[in-house]
Amino acid sequence: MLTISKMKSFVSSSSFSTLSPYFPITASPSFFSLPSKSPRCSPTFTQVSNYFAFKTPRISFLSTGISSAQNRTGQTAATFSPPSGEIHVIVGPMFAGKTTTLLRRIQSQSSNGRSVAIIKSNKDTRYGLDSIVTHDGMKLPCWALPNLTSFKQKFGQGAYDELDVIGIDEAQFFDDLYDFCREAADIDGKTVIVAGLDGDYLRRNFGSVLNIIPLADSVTKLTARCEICGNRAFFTLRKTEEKETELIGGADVYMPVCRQHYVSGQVVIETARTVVESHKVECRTPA
Ligand SMILES: Nc1ncnc2c1ncn2[C@@H]1O[C@H](COP(=O)(O)OP(=O)(O)O)[C@@H](O)[C@H]1O
Ligand SMILES: Cc1cn([C@H]2C[C@H](O)[C@@H](COP(=O)(O)O)O2)c(=O)[nH]c1=O
Repeated sequence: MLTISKMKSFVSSSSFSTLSPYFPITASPSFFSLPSKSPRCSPTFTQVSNYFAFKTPRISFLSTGISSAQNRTGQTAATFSPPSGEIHVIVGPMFAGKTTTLLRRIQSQSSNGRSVAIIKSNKDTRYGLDSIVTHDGMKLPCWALPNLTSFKQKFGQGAYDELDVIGIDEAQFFDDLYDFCREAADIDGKTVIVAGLDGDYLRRNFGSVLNIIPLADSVTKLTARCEICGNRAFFTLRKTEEKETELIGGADVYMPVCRQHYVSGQVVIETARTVVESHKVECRTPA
């Protein structure tokens, strides 16, 4: 039986500040690692940080009869290398711990001797462009790029070939997310860990994040705490009246809320917006 299932352990670390954006390889990629036995379809609930996370069922595929050492045409493992890449997706509202989780996983992979790099969108200028920073101030150096396609060229093909793990933060801002992740995992054998908003402030799909779910080995949906009642928060409420989808900001502009307070908050904000608009019209109309 050929089982596609890889569990990773998450090791937390208190300080990341000494790490560089690219950690030189210290162990070769495990292209022939043995598959672990796992149930064919097992939904798992895990707690990440102090928030609950849901992981999609891990699906095992039955063998097609092709041995991992020798395929149907008689090629040996040296010429028949099944891709060993993985894609893991972390979603949730703002303040849910997506960046924290991404940094912990990257740190864990690095501690296991794997060579890692982190990319974030250069649209997010909140903490400068050379590092990825959580709302708590946890920090790692990163590559701030306009798109993912430019990564190989910026990073260098040779260095890219040596990479084992690629972390992507603020994934909602990358239009080429799908193609990059597919190629990195399926063809280049990389482990890709993606963190981003699944929905915008109006709870619509944000960018291409949801498009990569069918490519993913695992999906983790994190929650924050509702700023109004303290219950689990699934959504991000925009506190200001700007309407564009992309608007960089933190707690000054956004807050995480539960369903009840998302709905009532939207009503309050819409009403306030209408009142402000009508006042503007009144002021402009000559008496
Ligand atoms: N309402 C909130 N709910 C949960 N965490 C919050 C809230 N406000 C601030 N935080 C802080 O934000 C941290 C998560 O930051 P971060 O990993 O950057 O989240 P994300 O990337 O999902 O926006 C939490 O550990 C917590 O300390
Ligand atoms: C909801 C929402 C968010 N954004 C922006 C605001 C921040 O700059 C990032 C999200 O950062 P985080 O790491 O998840 O805290 O996205 C936006 O542009 N539009 C939105 O609707």
